[in-house]
Amino acid sequence: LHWSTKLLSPASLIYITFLPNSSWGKEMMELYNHYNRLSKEATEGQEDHGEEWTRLPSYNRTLKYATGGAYLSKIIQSKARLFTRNIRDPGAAFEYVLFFRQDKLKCVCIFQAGHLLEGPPGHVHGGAIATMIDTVTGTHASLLSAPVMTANLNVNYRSPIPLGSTVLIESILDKEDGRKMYISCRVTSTDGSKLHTEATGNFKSGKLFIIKHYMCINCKFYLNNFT
Ligand SMILES: CCCCCCCCCCCCCCCC(=O)SCCNC(=O)CCNC(=O)[C@H](O)C(C)(C)COP(=O)(O)OP(=O)(O)OC[C@H]1O[C@@H](n2cnc3c(N)ncnc32)[C@H](O)[C@@H]1OP(=O)(O)O
Repeated sequence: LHWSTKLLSPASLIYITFLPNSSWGKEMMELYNHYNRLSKEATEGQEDHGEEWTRLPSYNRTLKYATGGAYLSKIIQSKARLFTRNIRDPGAAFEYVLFFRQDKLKCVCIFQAGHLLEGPPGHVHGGAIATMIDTVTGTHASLLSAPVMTANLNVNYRSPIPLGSTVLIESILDKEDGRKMYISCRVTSTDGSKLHTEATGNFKSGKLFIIKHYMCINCKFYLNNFT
């Protein structure tokens, strides 16, 4: 098991998608190992590379931790899953992992786009790209404040993403204004040479749901913000 899950109770484990899996390609694995190493070293107080990343847990549902789902029966509530984590076939759709760098207030997501995300022939659907951008920027904004709703998302598609390829989604905080967060995001090839997509988003931390449990009990930043 990944180190981040060791702190979770056994009952919580079914709400985590275990990463990595057998579908991850070479590029995805290399990048994952790179950030994971920096994340582990930061946690264990080992070598200082000047880059302290935290790997974020791969939760696949929220209703265990927050109120919501009033229109669903209890049974269906327990079946609710995050849109990006609801396909069990490894590699078929959204394969991704997120890391957070607290000193720079930035997030990086390594995303491998599976064959069920097709839009234009052989390339990723624009809605799937927007979904990943919303997930990364929304998670980022939630980390910095409290759980948020996306108020506005502007997406510029610059070059198509081939199905099966791995890309980087990097997000940075542009501005914070009370309970509003402005975040921008770039999707690039893993070496950064090719720009696929650019986006800006506006997120509002709201009172729509009440947090029942800490979602990321290993993430100091989440803990600080949710306490
Ligand atoms: C338990 C959870 C843990 C979380 C840990 C993460 C784990 C899991 C990760 C998954 C991560 C996925 C992340 C997905 C995130 C979504 O996809 S959310 C779904 C899509 N979004 C929605 O459905 C939102 C629907 N809209 C709304 O609910 C409301 O309109 C909003 C956005 C909450 C705003 O409501 P409000 O606060 O009542 O609005 P209002 O008072 O009119 O305006 C407040 C301010 O916002 C501004 N504003 C409002 N709307 C807009 C807009 N569209 N554009 C620009 N500015 C706006 C207003 O101008 C105003 O500004 P000021 O006058 O204060 O300067």
